[in-house]
Amino acid sequence: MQKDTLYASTHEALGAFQFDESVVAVFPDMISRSVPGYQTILTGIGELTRQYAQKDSQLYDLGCSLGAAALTMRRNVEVENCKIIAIDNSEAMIQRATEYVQAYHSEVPLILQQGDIAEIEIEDASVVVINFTLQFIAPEQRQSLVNKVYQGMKPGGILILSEKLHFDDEQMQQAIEHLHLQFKRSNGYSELEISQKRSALENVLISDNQQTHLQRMQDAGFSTAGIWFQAYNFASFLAIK
Ligand SMILES: C[S@@+](CC[C@H](N)C(=O)[O-])C[C@H]1O[C@@H](n2cnc3c(N)ncnc32)[C@H](O)[C@@H]1O
Ligand SMILES: O=C(O)C(=O)C[C@]1(C(=O)O)C=C[C@@H](O)C=C1
Repeated sequence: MQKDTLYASTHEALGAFQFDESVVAVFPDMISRSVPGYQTILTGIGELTRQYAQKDSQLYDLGCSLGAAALTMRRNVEVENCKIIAIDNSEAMIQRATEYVQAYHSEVPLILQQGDIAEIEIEDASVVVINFTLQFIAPEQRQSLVNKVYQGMKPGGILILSEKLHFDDEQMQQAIEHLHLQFKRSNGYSELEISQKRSALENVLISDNQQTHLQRMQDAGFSTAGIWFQAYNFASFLAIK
């Protein structure tokens, strides 16, 4: 696994964060050193897939990057006639994900597609995963995306949505942000790396608070929604149709 040193030297003209070839090359290291609880969330996605995947249904990984969630889902499907569809709009991600996925054998079909998740169709879904991707979609498109997921789902289907959160209470925001910074420092990121990545993510990763997410899932029609996992400012929601 290649180490993430993308922001280790001073960038004179720091561009906006993009999921391009340079990020693809270091992505597994970057996400595990940046997102507390990432591995635990993947484990949970596997367990929830085992419990909620329905036979004759489709499973979606929206904003799949290298397909970590899709592969975890595939390992845990125990019912017949399921198809996994994993989508990302980054060509570089889909190319690398294709190589990764080919390295594992399974009877369950896994289709990787390059596309915008705001535009694709969702049909006959029993499990839909959006793992740290809604935060990169324009805020005004988020409700219609969650509505579409709900409408394309079978009764009893689930949405697993993981996101970076912010907190409206300033003291709470500061305390939890401090914990996340300490997590990055303890994983070897320097102050320069942390501050340059933070600038690059400004206006690119636009977080919501917990209430906005829960309200959006309720407005889409989900009868149940709540947080099943949280580590500092990174949370994963479960919503059931
Ligand atoms: C933080 S990564 C997701 C991590 C991945 N789900 C995992 O569990 O390892 C966000 C991904 O969303 C993708 N993305 C951003 N906007 C998108 C869009 N509109 N449609 C599809 N993919 C998108 C990016 O290319 C990137 O690969
Ligand atoms: O908030 C940060 O500092 C992050 O690095 C978060 C985050 C994410 O949540 O997706 C941002 C971009 C990378 O894909 C990995 C992690």
